[in-house]
Amino acid sequence: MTIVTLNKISKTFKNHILFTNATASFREKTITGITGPNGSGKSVLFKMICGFIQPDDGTISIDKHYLEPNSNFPKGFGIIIDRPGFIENRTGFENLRRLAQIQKLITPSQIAASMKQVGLDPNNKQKVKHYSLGMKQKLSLVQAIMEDQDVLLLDEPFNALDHDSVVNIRELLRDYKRKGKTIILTSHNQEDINILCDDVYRIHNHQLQLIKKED
Ligand SMILES: Nc1ncnc2c1ncn2[C@@H]1O[C@H](COP(=O)(O)OP(=O)(O)OP(=O)(O)O)[C@@H](O)[C@H]1O
Repeated sequence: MTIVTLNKISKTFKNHILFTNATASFREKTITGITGPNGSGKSVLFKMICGFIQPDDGTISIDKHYLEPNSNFPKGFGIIIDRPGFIENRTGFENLRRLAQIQKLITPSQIAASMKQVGLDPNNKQKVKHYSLGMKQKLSLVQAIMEDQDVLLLDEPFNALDHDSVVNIRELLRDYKRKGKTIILTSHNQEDINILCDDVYRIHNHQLQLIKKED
């Protein structure tokens, strides 16, 4: 089943063309990778899927199972797009607890368990302003996965991670797929894309070219 379908979308910022009649479909329970040079529109694509930005032309259809009345944001999506606005003077755990209070779906011990999954210590009293880049990246990942969302939209999830963390997060994402979840990610690292992704699209000439599709 297809979760997200892009039908002939076009997007231009001022005179900067990102997409022209681009078409693609993302399958449920698979990992899809999106590649493309810096500035080719990967983050903008994710923002359009989430309803934060509208295409100038064309349509983006989300399977009805993931639609919520009165909201453009798809239900059950966990996202990393840009870095979330963490409160710098709070600890990582405090930030996540604050975010979890919006939906009230998970307990503090579930937050702590998700932090441990990515290699963050929930009892670490360091404020986020003193976190390293990789630690902030892990915090973003926890924010995306902690509510056990069905679909993960992850823009550069491996940025700034050390080798062991990359291996750990790859395994975590594979595990998510085994549990029937859907992941769409971007990466500049061809190895991450090759190892993880069933389907791969490349942004080229303002189009989304399907360059790999696993049966
Ligand atoms: N709201 C906006 N207004 C004007 N231009 C924008 C806006 N959002 C993005 N852009 C421009 O669109 C282009 C694509 O940006 P985007 O962040 O999607 O690229 P990307 O493929 O994710 O790049 P990278 O690989 O460097 O992360 C950039 O030139 C960016 O400056």
